[in-house]
Parts: sequence; C-alpha cells; structure tokens
Amino acid sequence: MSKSKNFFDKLIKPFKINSSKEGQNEEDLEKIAQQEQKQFSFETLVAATKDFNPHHKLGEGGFGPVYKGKLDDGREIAVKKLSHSSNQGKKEFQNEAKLLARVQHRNVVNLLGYCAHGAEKLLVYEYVSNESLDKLLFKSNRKEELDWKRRYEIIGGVARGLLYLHEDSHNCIIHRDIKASNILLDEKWVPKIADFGMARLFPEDQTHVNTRVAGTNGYMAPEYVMHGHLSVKADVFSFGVLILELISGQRNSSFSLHNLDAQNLLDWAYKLYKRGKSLEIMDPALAPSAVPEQVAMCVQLGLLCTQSDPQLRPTMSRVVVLMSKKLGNLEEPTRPGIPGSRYRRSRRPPGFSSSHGTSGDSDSRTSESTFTNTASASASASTSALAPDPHGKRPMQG
Ligand SMILES: Nc1ncnc2c1ncn2[C@@H]1O[C@H](COP(=O)(O)OP(=O)(O)OP(=O)(O)O)[C@@H](O)[C@H]1O
Repeated sequence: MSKSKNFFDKLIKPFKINSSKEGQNEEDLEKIAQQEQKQFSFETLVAATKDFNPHHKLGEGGFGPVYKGKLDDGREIAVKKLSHSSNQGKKEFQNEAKLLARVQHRNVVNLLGYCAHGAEKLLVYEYVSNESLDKLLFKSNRKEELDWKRRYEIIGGVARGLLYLHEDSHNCIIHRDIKASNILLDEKWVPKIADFGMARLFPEDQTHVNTRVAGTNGYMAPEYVMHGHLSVKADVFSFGVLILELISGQRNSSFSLHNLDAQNLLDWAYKLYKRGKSLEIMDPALAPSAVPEQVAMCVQLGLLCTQSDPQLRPTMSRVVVLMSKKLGNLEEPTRPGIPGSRYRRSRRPPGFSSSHGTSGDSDSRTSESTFTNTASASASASTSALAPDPHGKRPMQG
C-alpha cells in the first residue's frame, strides 16, 4: 500500500462504517432516535420494574399505581401506570406526553418519557428519593428534619417551579393540584413539583367531566370550586395554603385546634396576623431553627396568596420577587377565601347532597360524597371565558 493511500485510510477511518457493524450502527441510531422521541418500549419498563413487581410499588395515586424501576444504564425511574379511565387516544396521549417531557426545571419532576402499549399508557419519571412533603410534614416522626431553613427553601423552590410552569415552559401549565403530597424532595431536599400536566393527559369529553384532576380538599381556590373559574391564581391559592401548612405543620383539610376562634388554618393565620401575633402559628418543631422575620414574612405571603379575590393574589413571578427582596415590603392581605374541597364524578342524581367545606376531610381520596353544583362548576371551567383552555394549557388572560 502506498504511503498516500495509508494516510487517506487513517483520515477517513473514524467516519467509515464497517460493514460487519453496519446493522449494529443502525440499531444504535434507532435507539438514539427513540430517546429523542422520549419513547420507552414496554419491554424496557417490564425489565426495569421486574414485571411491575408489587415489591417495587411506591404507592397508588388517583391516576394509577407507581413503580420504582432501574434502567440498564443505571438510572432510577418511577413508572406511573395510568389507569384505563383515561379515554384519550394513543396518538393524542403520545403527543401530549411528548410535549410534557419538554418541561424541564430543577423544581419540577422530570418526565423522562412515556410508553403506549396496547391499552396500557405509562409515564416514566426521574426517581425522587426523599419522600413526598406530606409524609414528612404530617405523618412521620421525621418532622424535625424539616427545620426552618429547609422549609423556607422548599417554599422558594416550589415558587420557582410554579413560576416556570405558569410563565416559562413552552405552554403555560396550570397545575390545578398543588398540595404537600405532590411535592417530592430529592436527596438534597430540593423540592420537585409532581403530577403537572395531568389535565392534558386526562381530558374531559362531552359526556364526562374529569373531576379527578380538579383538585384536592383544603387547597382549592373558592372561585374555582364555586364558579369553575380556572386561572393561574387558583394555583397561587393552593401555594398559599401550602406555605401556611409548612409554617404551622398542620394540614389545612383536617385543621383542628380546640378553644380557637377560627374555622380553618387560613382563618386562624389571618386572625393571628391581624393581632400582630403571626409567629404563634408556628410549628413547635421549628422553635430552635426559626428566623422570626422570615417566618412572619412567609405568613403574610401565604395570606396574600390565599386572598378571597383572585385579582388581589400575587402572580408567581411577584411571589418570587417578594421572596428575594428585603423583608418588610409586603402589602396588607385582605381576608382569605374559604378553601373548597375536591369534587368528583358522581353517579348520584343531581342535587343528592352538597358540601364543600373543609371540616374533617382528610387529604385522602375518600370523599366521594362531595358533589352537586360543584360538578357543574367544573363543567363550566371547561367552557368559561375565564378558562380558555380546559386542559390547563393557558392561563386566564388579563
Ligand atoms: N418520581 C417519583 N419518585 C419517587 N416517588 C414517586 C414519584 N412519583 C410518585 N411517587 C410516589 O408514588 C406514590 C404515588 O404517587 P402519585 O403521585 O400517583 O399519587 P399521590 O401523590 O399519592 O396522590 P395524587 O394522585 O392525589 O397526586 C407516592 O407515594 C409518591 O410519593
């Protein structure tokens, strides 16, 4: 072989496809293309979860069971098997999931991809290792681990995640179900908002109002419960409830303090605030770590976010600005709205019963009985001029 031929061969070697490896390369390209599409094969998910082994089950929410899994490349994942109640077609599901997989933020659980296999629809999320906030805040004896610094950072992180969903993601996403159990914490206690975009994956059809995605006890903005008015301000309200829960360590939906002249957590916070005693709302577990000025500012912020009039509530961008500012510049909150409870699809005849109070209901999905005008409110949420997009894609204009 001549010198120049040798030189030429060396030059093109990296670009040459060895015929014996040609098939392999094609496979690799296919794999890359699949990853780009964010599509997972069903077999991959079966292998990752050991055939959806019950031991791998992390829990079961309103949309179906969630399994922990491990991909071949070592990544840990959480696979949500959507229950068959989603009546969305395969193509539509794939399109929506593909869009949602583009939503990427440090404070939002990353949707790695999806899988549509026969009737099965699955979502593949990054695995978030440190429990959901409700388990730490309300249920465990690990409450002390949530010192003030962590709680303050959680408030800030959720605010930034929501701001991203409302204003900075490709399509504006109204979450509709901000609550402690939808905030997951990673190993560094970074909060991540879970379950965003579910309204897009469980669309309402002509005959059914999918009230599952409508919200949860004690977190729902009154105008949404009563009149079906859906806007980003409904999320702001739920965020405000979350702030007050983080400070008090009390669940709003099951708030009870004897001898207190208050109907619910928000009412109690407002009364204390008016008397200049905001700090009395504080979870005793916070006593050693609290920074009083920050706690007082956050109580005020929680109250601003839960004001009855949605117009008066700050946008999430304002919340983020307020949190980064020097303390003491907040406006006076007006009276909080009465939070509503979840309402669900019901087979009962209209007018059977009505309740949307906050008393005694827990955050679990057992309150099937709540129904009536609120269901029609949800229906109007999908047609209301204030809610131009029933799937929570766009915020209320103006
Ligand atoms: N990405 C994830 N990483 C780790 N655990 C997760 C992840 N997603 C969900 N989980 C866990 O799986 C369980 C079920 O979650 P899911 O979001 O389906 O329901 P939920 O939050 O309990 O209720 P809801 O449907 O009302 O939101 C919960 O314990 C949750 O903490």
